[in-house]
Amino acid sequence: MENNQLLKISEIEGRGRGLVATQPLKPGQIILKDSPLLLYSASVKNSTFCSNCFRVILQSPIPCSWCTSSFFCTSNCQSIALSSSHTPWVCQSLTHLRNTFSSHNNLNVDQQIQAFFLISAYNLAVISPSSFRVLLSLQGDLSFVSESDVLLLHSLVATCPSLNLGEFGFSKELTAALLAKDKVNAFGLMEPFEADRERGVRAYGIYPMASFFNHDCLPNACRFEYVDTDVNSRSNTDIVVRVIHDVPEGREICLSYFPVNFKYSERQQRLKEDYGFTCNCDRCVVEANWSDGEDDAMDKEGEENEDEEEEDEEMEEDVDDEVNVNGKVEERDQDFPHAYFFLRYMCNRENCWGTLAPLPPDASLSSVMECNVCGNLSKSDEL
Ligand SMILES: C[S@@+](CC[C@H](N)C(=O)[O-])C[C@H]1O[C@@H](n2cnc3c(N)ncnc32)[C@H](O)[C@@H]1O
Repeated sequence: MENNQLLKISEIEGRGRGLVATQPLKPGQIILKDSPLLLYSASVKNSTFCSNCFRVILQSPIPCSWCTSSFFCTSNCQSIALSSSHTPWVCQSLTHLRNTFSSHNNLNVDQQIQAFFLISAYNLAVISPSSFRVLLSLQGDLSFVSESDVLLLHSLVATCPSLNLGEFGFSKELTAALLAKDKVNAFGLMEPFEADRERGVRAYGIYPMASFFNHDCLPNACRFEYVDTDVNSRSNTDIVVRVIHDVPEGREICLSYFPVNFKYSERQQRLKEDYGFTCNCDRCVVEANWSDGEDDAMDKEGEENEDEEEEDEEMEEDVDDEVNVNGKVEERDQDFPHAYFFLRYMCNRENCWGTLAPLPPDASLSSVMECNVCGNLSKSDEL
């Protein structure tokens, strides 16, 4: 991990551990580049992504020499995978699992993907015990994984070729603990953006430092991934986190765990079901008081836009004044104080809903905003 001097892990009341800025941060500043502890495929069918680096395979895929379901983009990726993500044990286990999936239809797709995670995690215990210990140190709440899933998945993995796990041992308790870590810490590496198609996940990854970011519905940082770029690099699956606007020293840095356009009720439901907490961030506190019919910030934004067009010039000045050093909007409009966030930091490309962050401040194009979903670049003064 690079740049870790910008962040420190702190205990945050009511949130467990979180990441706090150790110095004032500038808009666009890169605060974290984090490499995955492990990655696993999000596809139960043969995918168009390299089984090692998860890039889109543009030329003829190189099949694994032993199994029929893994493909690599280059012979270099194949040989890297042989000693890391696709060891002979992983290869045999995935083949076994896929055969089992096709002969038993009692596993849904989510459970099949969780089985891939377990193979990847148990493999990590063997190839890098220190990384496996880091995985075990991440947050995970056992009450979040169903006992029946644990039993089903554990018994399934138990039928894979045996593996010497040394100090860790293979047990139902360990399987349960791993599934609990995966549940709240996995980041999806997304498929390329296409406006007319829902964007799927190509792979999931667990990142040692990024796992400490807590959630806020109006985040002050967002993550970028550049899986398909950097063809000669092994760091294409790194997560890059950039600050959206000025952040003072001591402020917690939060990401949004999903696109910022989600409605209040959807956000609360998702956070409760998937992460086990009720969000009481500034935005939720405001939106909790809205009546059911006006539960959508996007509708509000539309209303705001109409009003704002009339006061355009004045607004431009106000807006800058209103966003203080904490990145908070002063309450110009009690009803919808966070309208500014949507106007300035949400991508307006159709069906994108990505978050915009300026390019890093040391880049020559620092007034350019980059979308973390579609990758679109726009001049901030055009917004
Ligand atoms: C990816 S972890 C973040 C780091 C975690 N707080 C820790 O101590 O390691 C996600 C978990 O953090 C907690 N969390 C994240 N954002 C929160 C928030 N806004 N309010 C309360 N808890 C939050 C929830 O328990 C959630 O399941």
